[in-house]
Amino acid sequence: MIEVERVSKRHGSVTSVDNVSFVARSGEVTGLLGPNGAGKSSLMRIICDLDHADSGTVRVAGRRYRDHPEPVRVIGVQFEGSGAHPSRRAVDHLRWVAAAAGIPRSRVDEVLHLVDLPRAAWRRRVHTYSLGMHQRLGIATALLGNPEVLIFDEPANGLDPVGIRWLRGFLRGLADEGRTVLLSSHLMSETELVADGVVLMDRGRTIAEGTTTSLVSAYGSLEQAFFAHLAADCQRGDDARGTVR
Ligand SMILES: Nc1ncnc2c1ncn2[C@@H]1O[C@H](COP(=O)(O)OP(=O)(O)OP(=O)(O)O)[C@@H](O)[C@H]1O
Repeated sequence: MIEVERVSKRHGSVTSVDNVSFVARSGEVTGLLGPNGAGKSSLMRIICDLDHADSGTVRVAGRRYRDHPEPVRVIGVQFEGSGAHPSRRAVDHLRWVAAAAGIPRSRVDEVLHLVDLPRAAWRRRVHTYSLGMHQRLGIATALLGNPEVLIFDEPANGLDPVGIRWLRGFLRGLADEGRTVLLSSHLMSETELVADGVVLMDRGRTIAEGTTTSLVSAYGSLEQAFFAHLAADCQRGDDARGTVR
């Protein structure tokens, strides 16, 4: 479970996260949706302790990230592709990460199988990888510690239709094993298919939150729910600034 409570973060004059609270539950896929600059990545970075909140608290599996003695075994993170050095072979990248975290080498082959990377690609240098292969390697890296909480930033980026369908089943499988899966996405229809719950963000704030089923039954689709809430939020912003239409 991930518990986010009244988290705020400023970068100079920009508030990237503004008093956000939500819970991502075990056994569920939670989608973080929002337009460019909504604050999704900033919030995810705070959850994984890659950045500090100015205020508020985040608990992952019951504790702050830094209070877990072996965080890599509790929370797996994938940001922007694979994160591997371009000149490294995929398998060496994973072995290096595993060794640094005290994870047995045998786990490397397991995660490569889990993400369905063809065996012929395991020893290829990462700079020869397609975007979709980078995504799979990034997901494999996140899985190394067999964590109960997984965070993926735009995991569908660069995946072809076959890859997107694979990802959907894969995320569902992780949640069905009882894990907490939090993902950010711009893909409304895809998120509707995979997420149990969604948090809609705009300008750093939560503008709506609920189960996918409840939002879809109220608005017809997640996309319509998203645009309805976005329009209402823009209106509130304009009103607050005294804009006359
Ligand atoms: N280190 C930083 N310094 C200054 N501003 C920042 C920093 N990090 C984020 N921001 C700003 O905070 C806001 C939220 O950015 P963030 O990357 O979290 O949004 P996002 O929802 O992930 O966007 P996208 O969908 O485009 O990835 C943006 O206005 C961004 O410019």
